Amino acid sequence: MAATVAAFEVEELRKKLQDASLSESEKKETEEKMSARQKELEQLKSAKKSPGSIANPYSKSLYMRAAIRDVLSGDEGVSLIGETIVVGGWVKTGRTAEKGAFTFLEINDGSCPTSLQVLVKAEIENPDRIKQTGVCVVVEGELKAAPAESKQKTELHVSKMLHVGTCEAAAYPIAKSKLSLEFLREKIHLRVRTNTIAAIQRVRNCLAFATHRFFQESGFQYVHTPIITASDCEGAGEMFQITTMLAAAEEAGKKPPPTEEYIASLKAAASAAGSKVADIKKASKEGSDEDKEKAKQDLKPALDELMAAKKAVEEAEAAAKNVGGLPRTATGGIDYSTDFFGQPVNMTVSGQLQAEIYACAMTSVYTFGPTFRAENSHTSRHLAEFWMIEPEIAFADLFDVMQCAEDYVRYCCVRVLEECMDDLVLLSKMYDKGCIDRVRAVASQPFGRCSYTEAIEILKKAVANGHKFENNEIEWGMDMGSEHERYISEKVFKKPVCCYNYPKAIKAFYMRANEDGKTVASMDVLVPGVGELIGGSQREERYEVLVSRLEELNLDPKVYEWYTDLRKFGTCVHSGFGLGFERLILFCTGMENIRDVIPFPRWPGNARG
Ligand SMILES: NC(=O)C[C@H](N)C(=O)O
Repeated sequence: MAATVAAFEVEELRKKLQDASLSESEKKETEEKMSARQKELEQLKSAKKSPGSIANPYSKSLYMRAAIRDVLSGDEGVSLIGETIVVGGWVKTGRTAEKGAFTFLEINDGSCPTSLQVLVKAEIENPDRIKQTGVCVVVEGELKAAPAESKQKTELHVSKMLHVGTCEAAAYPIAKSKLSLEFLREKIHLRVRTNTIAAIQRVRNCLAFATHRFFQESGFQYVHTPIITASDCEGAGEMFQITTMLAAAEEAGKKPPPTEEYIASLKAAASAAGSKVADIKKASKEGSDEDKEKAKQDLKPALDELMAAKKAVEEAEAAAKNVGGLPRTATGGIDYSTDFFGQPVNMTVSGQLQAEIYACAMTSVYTFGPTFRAENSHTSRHLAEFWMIEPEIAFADLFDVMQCAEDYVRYCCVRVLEECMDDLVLLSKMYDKGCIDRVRAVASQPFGRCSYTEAIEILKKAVANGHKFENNEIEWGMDMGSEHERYISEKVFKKPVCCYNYPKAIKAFYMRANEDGKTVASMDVLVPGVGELIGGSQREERYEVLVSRLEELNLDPKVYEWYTDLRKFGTCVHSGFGLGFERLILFCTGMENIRDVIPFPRWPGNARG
C-alpha cells in the first residue's frame, strides 16, 4: 500500500536525520525529501473512498464485496466510517466478549497482511459457529471508529451474516499461529492461510508482474517456449522423461514372453499354411477342371490362414524381444518409434535454445515459464520444478546482457519495495531483519564486475589469510561452490557481482569461446544471501566452432541441427541469461528455503498438492 511505503520512508528519513555525520547539504536534502513524503502521506490518508468505489468489480452480483486492502489502504478505513460495506475472508482469530454477547473476529482475505476487526452480536450469529480460526465468513455491516485504546482505527459492526463456512476446530491443522515451515509444507493445501506464505505469495505476484513490465517496457517480446522438448539445453541429462509407453508396458509385462518352442511351433504352422497355398496354386494350374474349380474356392481361406499365421509369428517374435514389456530395437535399446512422439522426449530444462530461435528473427525476446530438473537434490536452493526468466537479445554481447541482468534485478527490487513494503516488514520481523536493507542496497547501487580469474585470486587470498571454506582447495578451473560465490558477493563486494569469463571446461556447449582458448563468454550474477541468481552467456554464433564444440562434448550434431542451422542462415552475435525466479524471491523475502517461496514445491519424494 502506497501509504505504508510513504510512512516507512518518512520513518527511515527521520532516522537518517539523527545521524550526526551528515553534512549540511545532505541534511537539507533529507529534510526536503522527508517533507515531500510527509505531504504525500497526508494526501493518501485523506483520499475519499466510497463503498461503490472500493467494491471488487467481479464480486458485485453476489455481495458487492470489497477487498480488505481497499477498505484499509491509505487511511486505515477512516474515510469510510459510517458506510455500509461487505467483506469476506477467513477468521484468523476469534474471541467472545461480555459473556458471549459479542464475538470479535480478525478476518483476512489475502489482499493485504492486515486483518479487519469485525464485531458480531450473538443475536446475529451464534459465536460457536464463527469464532474458530479457519471459518469462512462474508459479512455486511457499518464501518465504525474503533475505541481509542485499540490498535486499529476502524472496525466493522456486522448487521448481516451473508455466509458462514464452518471449520472443524479440533481437526484444523493450522489453527495455531506459530507453526514451523516444515510442518506447513506437509499441509500444502492450507498453508497459504498463514501470514508468512500469503506475504510471500504477494511478493511473488509483484515480482512476476514486475518482470513482464520490465521486459515489455524495454521492447521485448514474450515468447512461449515448449515444455515438452527433444533437446537437452544444458547437456547435463538431468531431465524428466515423458512417455506413454509405461501403461502399455505394465499390461504387456504381466504376460510371460513367448518361449522359443512356441515361436518354432508358430513358424511350423506358418510354413504348413504356406505349403497348402502352394498346393492349391499348383492344382489351379495343373489339375482337372474339377480340381481347378475347387482350388478357386479354397484359395482365399488358405491365403487368409497364411497371413494370420505369419502375423502370429511376427507378434510372438516382437513380444519375445519386449523386455519388461517395452518394445526393443534390434540392438536391445527401447524402441521409441512406437511412443507418442515417435522419439524420446523430456520436460524442458531451459527455454534458451528456442528463445534463441525467436531472438534471431525478433531481436529482443524473453520467456517466463516452468522448467524441470530431475536432480536428486535435497538442498534449500533446488527444486525439481522451478520458474525461469530467460531473455535473449540479438546484436548484444556479454557486457550488454550483464547490464540487462543488473537493470532487471534492480527494477524488481524497486517494485517490491514500492508495492510490498507491508509484506517485507512482516517477513523481516519474523525471519530476516536485514532483508529490507539488502533489497534497498541492491535497488540503489550498481553491481560489481569481476572476472572468474579475479574471483579465484580473491578466494586464494582469503584462504591464505586463514578463511576456511568447506572446500578449501581453490584452483583455476574449479566450479565455484555456493560458499565461494557468497563469500565474493557478501564479504568482498558486499553487493551483487557479475562474475564473467568462466573456464570452458565447466560450461555448456552453446557459450562463445573466447580468444584465449581457455574461457567462454559466460557470466553468473552472484547475490548476497542467495549465491548464484543468474547464469548467462554470449552464444557461439560461428557455425564451425559450434559444431566442433558439440563433437568435442560427444553431443550428436544431428540432434541440434535446427540450432546449428541458425548459424548457417543469417547468423548474428546474440546473448542471453536465465534467472531462477524462486531465487529472486528468496533474495527479496529473506526466506531461507526455496520450498517456501513456490506455491506447490516439488522435490525428490514430494509432489503434494
Ligand atoms: N537462458 C540461459 O542462459 C540459462 C541457461 N540455459 C541455464 O539453464 O542456466
